[in-house]
Amino acid sequence: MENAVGATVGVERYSFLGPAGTFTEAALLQVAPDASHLPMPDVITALDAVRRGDADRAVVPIENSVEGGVSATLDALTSGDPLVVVGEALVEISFVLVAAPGTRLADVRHVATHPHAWAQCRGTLARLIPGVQHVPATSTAAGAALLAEHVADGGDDDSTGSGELGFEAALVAAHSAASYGLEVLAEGVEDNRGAVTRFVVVARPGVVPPRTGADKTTLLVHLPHNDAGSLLTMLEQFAARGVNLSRIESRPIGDALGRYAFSIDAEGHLADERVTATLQGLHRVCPFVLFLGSYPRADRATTAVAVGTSDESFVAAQTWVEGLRRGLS
Ligand SMILES: O=C(O)C(=O)C[C@]1(C(=O)O)C=C[C@@H](O)C=C1
Repeated sequence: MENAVGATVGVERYSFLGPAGTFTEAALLQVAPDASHLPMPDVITALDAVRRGDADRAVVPIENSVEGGVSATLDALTSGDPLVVVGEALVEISFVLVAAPGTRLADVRHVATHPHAWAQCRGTLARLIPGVQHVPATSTAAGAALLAEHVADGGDDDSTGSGELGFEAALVAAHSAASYGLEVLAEGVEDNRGAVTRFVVVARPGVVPPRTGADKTTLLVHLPHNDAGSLLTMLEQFAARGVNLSRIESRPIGDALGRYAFSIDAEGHLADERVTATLQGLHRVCPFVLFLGSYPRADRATTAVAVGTSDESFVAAQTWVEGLRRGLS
């Protein structure tokens, strides 16, 4: 909640991709266990709640180690009133297949879950249940909650909970499987063990979180011009200042075929001289640069600083040139 000058007072309100039981809720419990938790049906609604001031912050998924970027989040973050990333959290991902009590694996033909969850389990499920089909749900927990509700309402005549619902099983987070009153048909159904999803904490622009020495800066950049080497020209702005990238992916700009923006996470903080110099370089050569926040890394990995790219090196170089301009040698 905010007072008249925009400062947060009382218990902070966090919107998130709900309902209770999602991986996103697990991320929220890491970053703000005591906040007021506001479940939303999708990422766009969670972010818009922050834009409108109905929530102080949002927690949304942005990147998975197996399935890659969450395009709904990448796009919703950069369209509409400005938002910035102020933190991140990492959650280990493991899925279980749940169904109405009494259901056998052989009864399952359709599985409800979030598309990103399906993409991480489809190989294993196809082996377990040949011909199995995906029924998209707004989140893992939303699919399981629908199934649990259906069972609680008496289910179908055949007692497997399928029929009018359109699916007989749901893929959910292992940590929340017990909360639905459903039966676990298979555990650890993910195709890749040890998968991790990265979540971001999003707020309206304001004060940038202080530099910790283990930070990331998120940007959206359009390429300088549409000819040979334009991607290189953009990337050189980072390389020349010793700024490493931890993520870069293209998203269609949306106005014409073949026009792409680049969503980038760079190692370092806006307060680092080399990051400031990189942003200045991007501003000079790119037609559009959107700053989406500098924030502490969830893994606390300290940023490596290459020779000649420390704050001291940048300041010493600037002082030297200023001296030259004043006629010193
Ligand atoms: O459906 C959920 O439980 C979510 O929190 C969403 C989501 C995602 O969008 O990637 C989060 C983590 C998993 O990788 C699968 C689904």
